[in-house]
Amino acid sequence: MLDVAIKRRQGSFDLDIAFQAPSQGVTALFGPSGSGKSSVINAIAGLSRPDTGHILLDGAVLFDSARRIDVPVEKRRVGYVFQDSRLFPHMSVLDNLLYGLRRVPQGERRIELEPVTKLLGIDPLLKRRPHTLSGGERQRVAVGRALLAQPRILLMDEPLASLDAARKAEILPYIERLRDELNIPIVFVSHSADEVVRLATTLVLVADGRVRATGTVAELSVRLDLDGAIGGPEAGAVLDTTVIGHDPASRLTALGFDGGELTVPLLGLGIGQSLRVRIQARDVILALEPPSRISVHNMLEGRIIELGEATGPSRDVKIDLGGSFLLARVTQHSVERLGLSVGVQVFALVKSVAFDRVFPGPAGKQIAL
Ligand SMILES: Nc1ncnc2c1ncn2[C@@H]1O[C@H](COP(=O)(O)OP(=O)(O)OP(=O)(O)O)[C@@H](O)[C@H]1O
Repeated sequence: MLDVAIKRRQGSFDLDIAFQAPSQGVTALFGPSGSGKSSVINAIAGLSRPDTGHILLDGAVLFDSARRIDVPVEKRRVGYVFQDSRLFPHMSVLDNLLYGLRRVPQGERRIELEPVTKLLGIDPLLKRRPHTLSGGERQRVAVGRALLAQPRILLMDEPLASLDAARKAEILPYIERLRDELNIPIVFVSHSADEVVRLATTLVLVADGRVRATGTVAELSVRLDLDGAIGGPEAGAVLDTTVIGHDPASRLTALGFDGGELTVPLLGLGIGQSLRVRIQARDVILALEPPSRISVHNMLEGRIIELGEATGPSRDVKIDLGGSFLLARVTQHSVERLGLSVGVQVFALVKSVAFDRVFPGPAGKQIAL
């Protein structure tokens, strides 16, 4: 587990951050520009020193002001990927990669060159110099160099920020593979909701130097008190689902999640594979009785547990599906007309489901049902 509780005054900015994150998966520090995200990972890396507090990684103390421990940067075994790749321009890709590896004694090497170049798809680039690479290729090499230094944790400070949409789309699957195939905790800084929804296991929402909320993406995506911090006008529930069946005759796939099932157009994924989906609040219609003879495939039964503040003419309604939650955006007029209030049983009709991955098979990114 990563355990961070630090305070630091920098100029007029006051950082006071505390969170814990599991050592598996990606912890995303998410918040607006200037909220203190980079300051947190600089402190974890040992590039800046907190005034007080502690930073522990799997029980090992990296910093503890009370015990006067401040492990120097080079001894922290932290991999750092910056916004700009910061490769050594005079070295080939291969030499950049080997730079970190050579500094680690043979016996301590768990991550070898070949699997890393394969994982990141950079085999064909090994002889090239950094200035001949695209931005996305450079970032993949920078990730490889950080990994080969055998880090206990990988810190990534907006590694996609300098890339255009096409380069981002190219590198995201590689970061997903790092998350899923390597057993190294990743702390990822981002101010893009799309990125964190796609990549994060744990989300730490940062604002004005403080932690506003910590939890899984699914938990925080349906929190009505966060004023749409994740997604804004496109707020919606994130559900972690599993592929439970295919019906090739009707060209449909069934996805199961805690509290229900969704039917989506046939996906080229194996049974049991996990799939994160997003259902935007504005794509959910509420009914008090199950309507008949309608085109919508997905109708989920649940109970209203919370109503958000009215924003303009509409309000977000949180529905407990029995293990998972959904948001529906309805008009204030509908709230009054249908008597929607806490405790009321409803049927949620889902108009479309968005996937954050592109699949083999016929599915697109956003699927209307
Ligand atoms: N060394 C420093 N001295 C004084 N102020 C600093 C220093 N480093 C950062 N700050 C200030 O601390 C605040 C937080 O900066 P930080 O870079 O951590 O934010 P961020 O959330 O990572 O922002 P961005 O997304 O723009 O990178 C900012 O107001 C910044 O100006």
